[in-house]
Amino acid sequence: MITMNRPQRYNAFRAQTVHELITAFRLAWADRGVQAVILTGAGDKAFCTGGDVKQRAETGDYGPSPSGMFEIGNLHKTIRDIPKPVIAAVNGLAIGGGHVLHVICDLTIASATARFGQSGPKVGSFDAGFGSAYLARVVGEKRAREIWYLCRQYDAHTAERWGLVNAVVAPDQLLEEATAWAAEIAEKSPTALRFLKQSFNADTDHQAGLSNLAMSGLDLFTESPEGREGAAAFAEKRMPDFNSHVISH
Ligand SMILES: CC(C)(COP(=O)(O)OP(=O)(O)OC[C@H]1O[C@@H](n2cnc3c(N)ncnc32)[C@H](O)[C@@H]1OP(=O)(O)O)[C@@H](O)C(=O)NCCC(=O)NCCSC(=O)c1cc(O)c2ccccc2c1O
Repeated sequence: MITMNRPQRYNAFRAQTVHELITAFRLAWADRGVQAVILTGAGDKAFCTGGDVKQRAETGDYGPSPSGMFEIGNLHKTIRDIPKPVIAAVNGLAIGGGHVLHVICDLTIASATARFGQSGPKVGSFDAGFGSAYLARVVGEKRAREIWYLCRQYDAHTAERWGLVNAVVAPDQLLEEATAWAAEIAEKSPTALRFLKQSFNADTDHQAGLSNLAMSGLDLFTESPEGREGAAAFAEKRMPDFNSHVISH
């Protein structure tokens, strides 16, 4: 079980958090005793609310890391490439890059109190890689476009109806249920599961190239006046004024 543990920031990630998540997934990958991974968030408020917008408003980036890079694209690829099923146990808000994380996981089990949505266009960000293309595979084009263009939040039962989550359980049952699913998986042939995961992935692996492009675009956009306005407005608890800073129409 891997737990994102920054509850004071609703488990939003910085570059250091992403580095630690990649390290944890790689350890689980190498450990023959691990047959499934559960990804969850600390506390009862949030699974993960994406990039730490306050950090971005403060320093213009997501802070330092051992590699010197913000490796969110590598985290997405690691979750897809680890040849063992990854179950997102969504214990609260899954927003922005935090929503993308659960979408990429093989399975999602949600607490009845969980809420789902994208927020990039509200805070000067976007994930035009797996965050949009793979989401559209999961929920269909119309719903994926609605999720990104309107930045609404959806409750767990709506997410289940849309095929975004596999099951909804009472909040106090979440980790027990996720562990039971992982135990059921652990009874199966690891090699069969490995081939199946790679087979499911093969159909969308080209989206890793799209993700590289999207992350390059995002690096430039978050440093632009329009991108910075989104993060500044969030940190200052005000509505953003994108139109005064827009870089292209
Ligand atoms: C998630 C919310 C809708 C929750 O609203 P609510 O009203 O319930 O709670 P608060 O707003 O009061 O939040 C409580 C407390 O937590 C802090 N917090 C919450 N989320 C974040 C966050 N993401 N970063 C920093 N801090 C956060 C919040 O400020 C409060 O602290 P106080 O001290 O003020 O009490 C709402 O919080 C919300 O809308 N949060 C922001 C969600 C968001 O926009 N996330 C980032 C999207 S961008 C992103 O994820 C992203 C992903 C990538 O992969 C990238 C890759 C490359 C470049 C950029 C990327 C990127 O930007």
